[in-house]
This record gives sequence, C-alpha cells and structure tokens, in this order.
Amino acid sequence: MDDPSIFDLHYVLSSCATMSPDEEEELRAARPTLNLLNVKYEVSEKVGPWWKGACFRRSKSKTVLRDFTAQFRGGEIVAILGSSGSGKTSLLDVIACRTSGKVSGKVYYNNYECTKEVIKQYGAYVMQADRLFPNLTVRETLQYAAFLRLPGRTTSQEIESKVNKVIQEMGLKNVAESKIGGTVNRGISGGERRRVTIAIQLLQDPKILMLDEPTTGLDSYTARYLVSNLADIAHNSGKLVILTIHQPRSELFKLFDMVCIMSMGEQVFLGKSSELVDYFGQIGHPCPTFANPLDHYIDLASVDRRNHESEFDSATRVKALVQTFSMSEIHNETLNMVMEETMKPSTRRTLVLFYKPRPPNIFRIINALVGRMMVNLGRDRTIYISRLFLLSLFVPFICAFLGHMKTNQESIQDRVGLMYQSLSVPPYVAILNGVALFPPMRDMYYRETRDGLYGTVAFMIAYVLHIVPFTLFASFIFSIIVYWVTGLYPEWQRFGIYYAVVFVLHLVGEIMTVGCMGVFQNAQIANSTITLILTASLLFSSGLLRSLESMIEIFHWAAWFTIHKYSTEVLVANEFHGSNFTCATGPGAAPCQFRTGDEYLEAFYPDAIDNFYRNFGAIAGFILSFLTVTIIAFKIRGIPNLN
Ligand SMILES: Nc1ncnc2c1ncn2[C@@H]1O[C@H](COP(=O)(O)OP(=O)(O)OP(=O)(O)O)[C@@H](O)[C@H]1O
Repeated sequence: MDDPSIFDLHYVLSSCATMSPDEEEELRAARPTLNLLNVKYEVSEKVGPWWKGACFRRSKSKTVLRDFTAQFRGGEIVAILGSSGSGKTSLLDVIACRTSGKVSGKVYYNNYECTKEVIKQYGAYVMQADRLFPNLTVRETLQYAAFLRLPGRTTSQEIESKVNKVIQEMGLKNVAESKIGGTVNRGISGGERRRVTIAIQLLQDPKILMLDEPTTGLDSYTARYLVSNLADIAHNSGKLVILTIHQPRSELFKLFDMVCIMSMGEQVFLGKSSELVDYFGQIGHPCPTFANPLDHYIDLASVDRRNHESEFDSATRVKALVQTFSMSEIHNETLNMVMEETMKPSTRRTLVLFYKPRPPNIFRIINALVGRMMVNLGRDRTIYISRLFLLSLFVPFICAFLGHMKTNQESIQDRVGLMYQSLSVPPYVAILNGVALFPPMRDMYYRETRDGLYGTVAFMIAYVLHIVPFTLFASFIFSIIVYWVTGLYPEWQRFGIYYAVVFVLHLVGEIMTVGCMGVFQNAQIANSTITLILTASLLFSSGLLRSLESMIEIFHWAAWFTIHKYSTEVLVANEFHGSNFTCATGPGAAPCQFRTGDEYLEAFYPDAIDNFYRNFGAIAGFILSFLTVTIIAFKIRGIPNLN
C-alpha cells in the first residue's frame, strides 16, 4: 500500500479539520507546484596556487544562477536546455537542495519552503552517471533499493508489487531477470541501465522527479523512448518531471510541455514548448525552415568563446535576449502567478511536519546492504576467488623459504622472520583487496547517502560484516598451512591465537584502507599512504628488525598507538614461551645465545607474557578504533561532487 501523502486528499482533509472551505477547494484544485522567485545561486571558488592552503587562497564569488523565476506544475514534463555551463545542473541542485553555495530568493513547493526535508519526502534526483551493482539482476537491484527506500513497515509483498509497478512503468519487463552488467561482463544496454536508475527513484513515488542529462550517451531512438516514457509518467501520474538536456533532437521537442532555455545562469526563455517558436519569431529571431528549433535557439543563446571578438558579440546578444525575455508578457505572467502563489498564507505549512514516513531502521538497512554486497560479490568469480585466496598466494613462498623450522639457535632468527611475515602479509593483502573492491561500494554509498537513505555508520558496519566471513576463511587457510608446515609451537590452542592475530591484521588492514579511501578519492594515493603507514608501524613498533630499546624515544611513544606493537608481543609470547632451543657444539657452531624461548622473551619482550591478555584485548580493540576513525574520516570528508 502506498503511504499517505499531502496529495492524498482524504488523508489531508481528515488531518486538517481547521481548514476553511475555501482552502479545501484550493487544495482540491492543487497539483504539485514548484515556484521559484528571483532565485540567485552564488558559489565561491578558491583562486591561487594550491600550495598556499585553503586558508590563504583568495575566495572568488561566482553567480551561477541569477533572477530565476518559474512555475512548474505536476503533470508536466519540463526541459531545461542550454549549452554547457549555462547553469542547468545548478538549477536542479537548487531545487533539490543540494547546493554548495549561497541561495537567495524563494523556492516553494506547494507553499512549503523547499527544504531538504521536503525534497527528501517528495522529490527524487537522478544523476548523470548510473551507479549500479553489475552482478545483480534488474529485479534484485530494485528489490534492494526498495528495502532501503520504503518505510520500515513495508511488507515483502508490498515491496514486490512496488517493484513490479516500476518495472512496468519503465518498460523493463523483458530485462527484469537480466544482470545489470559492467565493463567486463555485458549486461543490459545503456538505455536500460538508465531506466533502472530512474526506476529506483520512482520506488518512492516522488512528486517531483529531477533528472540531470538523462539522455547523455544514448542513441537518438533510445533517448526518445526514454523521454516519452518520462512524459507518460508525468501525464499519467501527475508528477512533475524536470530534466536537463544538452542537445535535444527535434523529435523530442513535442514531448516537452515546458521549455526553459538558459544561458550564463539566466533565462532566455521559459514557457510552454508550443510558445517557443512564436516568441522568438516575435522578437526577431524566426526559426529557419527545416531547422530544429531547440538546436537553433540553444545556439542563439550560447556564448561563443573561440576568440575575444566573437565572445563579446555573442555575450551582448545573450544579454539582449535575457533582457527581452525579462520584459516579455510570458515572463510577467509567470512572475504574477509565482508572486500570487508564494504570498498566500501558508496554513498547510505544518503538514509536512505532521506526516513523516518512518524510515527503515538501522538493522533493516544493514541487512539490505550486507545482502546486496554479498549477492554482488558472490556472483563475481574473480572477486570471490581474490577475497578467499589472495592471502594464500603468499603461503608457498613463506613455506618454501623457511621449510620446517628446527629448534636450533639459527631457528630463532627464522622464527623472528616468520613473525615479521605473519605481521606484514595479511594487512598488505587486505590493502590490495580494499583498493580494488571498495571504490564501487563507495560510489554507491555517496549516492545513496546523498539521497538520505542511510548514514556512514550503517554503511561501514555493513561493509565490515560482509568482508568478515571472507577474511576469516582467507586467514584460516593462510594460518593453518604456515603454522603447521613451518613448525611453530605444536599446540592447537596456540595455533588458535596465531590465527586470531592474522585475522585481525587482515581485517584491520582493509578497514584502514577503506578509511584512507574516505579521505583520498584517488585509490593509488590511498594505497601508497596506507602502505607507508603500515610499513612505518611495523618497523618502529614490532622490534623484529631492530630492538625497541635501541630506537629513539619518540618511536617508543608512537608504538603505543600501533596495532603492531601489541600483535608482535602476542605472537612472540605465543611462540617462544615454554619452547627450548638446542645449542650445537664444535668448531663453526652458532653461539648458544638462548637455551629457552623465555630467555629470548626476557631479552627483547620482557612484558610480553605478563601483558599477554592485555595485548590480545588491545588488538581486538583496534578493530573498533579503526572502524571509528574510518567513520569519522568519511564524515569529515563529506560527499564529493558526484557529477
Ligand atoms: N560548486 C561550484 N563551484 C564552482 N563553480 C560552480 C559550482 N557549481 C556550478 N559552478 C559553475 O557554474 C556554471 C554552471 O554549471 P552547471 O554545472 O550548472 O552547468 P550545466 O549547464 O549543467 O553544464 P553541463 O551541461 O556541462 O553539465 C559552470 O561554470 C560551473 O563551473
């Protein structure tokens, strides 16, 4: 069952006993209306060389939208046209409350001030690029999206019927069971993928559907099919569909109810598409016979920046067009309508506070996210095998290098070397996994968080939960072979401890990598940074390559904050405590330095036995600490510009 909304008349009327008959009548006649009055959008750009730092670079203000006034009504499909940089996306951003600058003027949605909350409830934004999991089918993609988007109390049957409805609406029936596909595995076509992206947004039954360049990259037939699909949605369901478009083909012209041509952030025309040609004809710019009117007028409203002279001429022409339009009858009519609507006393303003669908709770969200990640991962053989066996690739090298260790004096050094390998390999392999596999998840997270579906905490918990079984398995294969083939302390309990340390290091390595990718968008930079941090941590705090005592004081202090200090102590105590080493006699024999492992511990890790359980707890605590740091990193960095 659909949720009641302010457009469900019975619901609204029964909720508003205080409404006068006039207001009731007015509401009855109302369709979702979007009013924009003298909207101005300014952004500030930092100018100057980057090395001056954010605080010392000069800020330069740039107006990307100026005096924008419009009224769009439900049931219409509106095309925002203009050349590149004319402010089309910025206009959508203003309506969708996704701006990064200062917005002045009024943006009203049915007499509600258009806040983030209102848009979250009634609007949907389809961005230019499709971000979908390649290994899910169209139906699964929509099912998981429905779990994340629809109110928590929605039942599975309701989800199913909603999914079927949008599949039908977007003409996806034939490909409902096909995989989305990606760059490697072919799946559905580009146009179908775009329709899936739109279908996801339709699940919430938005009253305003905004689409940024939905036809980019599609051939003319597919573009027309998509736009006519959108026009049907607008006309049949009373939704307001607003889309931006670069170079629309002439056959699209008749599909649009309203057209807005923009240039340099200002309106050159805004009105019914049927008025476009007449308007320009009246102001002295008739459309040449056989020309595509949209192409022709977009060109007319573009600034030609090829050289100074043509830039000056075209900018002067555009200024004149903007001015003429601002004084035109069409514009004045819109202005009057907008003024009238936005000045009405807004008795209904409280309604949006009155009705708020309860979003799914965090457990439902985590469940849906983990399920989606698992299904996507499980269907990709390369990723699956990489997650399970990449760590094991190092096993033959380690085993062949060390063989089965003896218990002589030389074997002490072998054991130290093995500890070093055991501490370094699991987190390094985790970096490889993280760098290769996390970016698509991150893109999806950015997009869905932008849509207000869930937060960083839910996403990170889901990500970690989905890698835990693979990390457990990969660490087990690594540990069981390395431990018993190389001949570490032959006791199953001690093997368990070794395995636990390898597992935590493998897991923490990936969490750190993910955290680093929250700060750096570039995976290579994240890779280098995290490798550097892990190498430094291992060198300064393990004491395996150089004794801790001989290092400078600052490294002693720094070591307390690294996982390697605690994990090294656990591993060496686990291996050396209670073990004995033989001493060779005769000429050329190695000096007999340590007869027992405890003597070795006494010399290099005197507290390792006493602090064994503390160290073990500290290692487990690092999982939580790194997860927290990762969440904070994502929160501080925020969501980058996705377009
Ligand atoms: N946050 C921002 N910071 C700096 N400049 C911005 C910002 N947002 C928009 N602009 C600038 O405003 C102008 C309009 O940008 P916008 O993306 O709205 O244009 P557009 O018409 O959608 O272009 P395209 O069709 O190429 O996507 C551009 O010059 C752009 O650089």
